[in-house]
Amino acid sequence: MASLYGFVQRLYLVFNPPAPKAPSESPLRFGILGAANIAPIALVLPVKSHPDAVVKAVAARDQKRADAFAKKHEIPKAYGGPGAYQKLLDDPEIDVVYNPLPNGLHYEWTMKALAAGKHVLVEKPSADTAEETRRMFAFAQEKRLTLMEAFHYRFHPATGRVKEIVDSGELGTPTKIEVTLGIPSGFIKDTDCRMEYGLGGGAMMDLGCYAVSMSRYLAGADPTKVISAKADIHPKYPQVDIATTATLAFSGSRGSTGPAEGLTATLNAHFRLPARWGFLPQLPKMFVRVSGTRGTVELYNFPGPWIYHYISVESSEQEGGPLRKRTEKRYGNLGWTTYRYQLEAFIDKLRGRNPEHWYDGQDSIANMQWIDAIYTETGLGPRPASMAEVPQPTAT
Ligand SMILES: NC(=O)C1=CN([C@@H]2O[C@H](COP(=O)(O)OP(=O)(O)OC[C@H]3O[C@@H](n4cnc5c(N)ncnc54)[C@H](OP(=O)(O)O)[C@@H]3O)[C@@H](O)[C@H]2O)C=CC1
Ligand SMILES: O=C1OC[C@@H](O)[C@H](O)[C@H]1O
Repeated sequence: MASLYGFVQRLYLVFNPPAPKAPSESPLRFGILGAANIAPIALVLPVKSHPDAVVKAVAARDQKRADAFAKKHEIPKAYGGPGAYQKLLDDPEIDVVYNPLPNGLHYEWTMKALAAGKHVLVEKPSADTAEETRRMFAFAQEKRLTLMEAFHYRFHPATGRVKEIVDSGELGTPTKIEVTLGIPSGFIKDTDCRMEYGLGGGAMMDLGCYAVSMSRYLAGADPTKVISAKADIHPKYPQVDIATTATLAFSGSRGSTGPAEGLTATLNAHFRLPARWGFLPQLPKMFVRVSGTRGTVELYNFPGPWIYHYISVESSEQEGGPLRKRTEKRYGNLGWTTYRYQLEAFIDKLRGRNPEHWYDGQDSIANMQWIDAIYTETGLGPRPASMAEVPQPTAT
């Protein structure tokens, strides 16, 4: 009963965030590129409870769509029509751009936003390729602007707790990581941008990017090679993976953050989990599990731990000893989503404070390198680079 009350209370506060007690007189002003589905939960709602941020404008390719989004979310300015994205970038009342466009447009509009002197929060995965990601971060550095890839799960206390357990040595030497992200069949339509190769579509891009990121984070290092990678191809779109499974090798000596010799990570990204017995829809499958020589930890629902999650741990004092089991939960601040934690860190960084958690451009570049490598191993090859002509950093 208590947990049902907690669940309802959490979700109520997520969708009805309390206004900040002492709002800033000159908050950071966000502009959103595209009336994207993800924008309300990932930015609009989190901003409402932050004392130092406001959403000032939205831009959409269609004026009516921009107006409707702005009205619904109480955003003062709505740019619409073919030149709308650039108009938002040129608006001197915008300090920070949120880029939730399809993956294949992340590079173009992040480079344009940086050229316009704006900080950028770009949705995951950063771009189509590692090379585009490298250019984006080089340009941000040159312009002395902050660019962050929105791996919101990293900022949540549940993820932090799992990292702490792995690094504490409680599980012994880590030997295996499994990260699975699967969405039941029927949710992602053929018309979704996730299914369009030219827009950076594919399951490894959309869901697999989390798996690559999580495995690298918990291993405390980058992989050394792709051992295997296999893609199931969309029946109509031969360059788009409906599902990809990849196994990565990690090696090196284990220090407090280094990975174990012989550690492997198996990553599963699936857009269309089949119905059980052909008719019973499955629940989304989203978890990470780390096994070591003395135990295992599993975090269920790491992309959405604020809705519901558990951390189950089994460990023994010595290898082969009796296993003790326990379950933990880490909801953190009441009503704070992964996105609210992410916003806190991003704004801390912009304001020159030390965020509780942070990752830099190198992390995002490396993540994209391993996504490229996995696609190469499947035979599909990396996603196509953007053809847009965009401003470039001086030193490329
Ligand atoms: N952090 C997270 O939890 C999540 C992140 N994402 C990421 O956010 C991004 C967007 O995802 P999502 O919100 O689901 O996608 P949507 O399709 O809802 O939004 C994408 C937006 O891109 C704009 N757009 C511009 N050009 C095109 C084009 N050629 N085709 C389609 N759309 C176009 C549209 O804006 P307009 O209004 O101008 O027409 C649209 O609103 C992706 O990068 C995805 O990986 C997605 C879901 C969850
Ligand atoms: O970022 C995401 O997280 C949840 C998924 O359902 C979605 O496809 C993806 O874009």
